[in-house]
Amino acid sequence: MKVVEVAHPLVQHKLGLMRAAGNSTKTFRELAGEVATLLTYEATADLETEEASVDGWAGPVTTRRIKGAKITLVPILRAGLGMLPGVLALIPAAKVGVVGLQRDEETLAPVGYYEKLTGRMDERTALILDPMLATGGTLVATVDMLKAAGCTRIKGLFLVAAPEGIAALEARHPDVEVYTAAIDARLNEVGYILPGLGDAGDRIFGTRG
Ligand SMILES: O=P(O)(O)OC[C@H]1O[C@H](OP(=O)(O)OP(=O)(O)O)[C@H](O)[C@@H]1O
Ligand SMILES: O=c1cc[nH]c(=O)[nH]1
Ligand SMILES: [Mg+2]
Repeated sequence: MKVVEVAHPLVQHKLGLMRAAGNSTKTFRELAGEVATLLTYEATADLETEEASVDGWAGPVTTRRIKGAKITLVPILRAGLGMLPGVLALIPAAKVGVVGLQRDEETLAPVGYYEKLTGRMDERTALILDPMLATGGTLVATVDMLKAAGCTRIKGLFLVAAPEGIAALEARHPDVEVYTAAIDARLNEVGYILPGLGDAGDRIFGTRG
């Protein structure tokens, strides 16, 4: 399974800033968007291009453009919305399908409550957006939904991923690619990533405490 831990200094610097517990909602949200943009840059590096031509200032110029790529972004509610503006900054024409899943705090199993995907999923590359890949239950359930809709090319963008979540994905959907700013050490006894970011949804939406 392809797993890319993005080592770029800007990614590492910004993720380091996000780890500070005292960040304001504004700061955390801004950094989440910026790291999401940089992950998008990495995750789209293999998009196919084709030759094109434009009328330049001194006459015709041969250029390259992205070849027929139909990208659909799939933010997982709620925390995935925090990455959406940063990804749209680079792919402003992308369609967006939304899935709603929340972990049951006792069992850690994902509970689905919403699904609104774009049409013709069989023709699209899906970029799943979620700040945290913890046990992997939420991601596996999301990939199940996308594949049931016909999608065959799926990548996931995460600010932080746990080894447990990566292993769970590899066991169920090894064809899915993972792009993350960090593969952290492990999960704690209640399923939070260590050192992680804490509750990313609460930090993005300002609902802590
Ligand atoms: O890998 P898993 O163990 O499934 O956990 C990861 C999920 O948990 C968080 O969402 P949460 O359930 O807190 O929902 P929220 O986005 O509404 O806060 C996170 O944003 C992921 O979606
Ligand atoms: O560490 C974690 C795990 C799941 N969800 C979060 O927001 N953080
Ligand atoms: Mg949450």
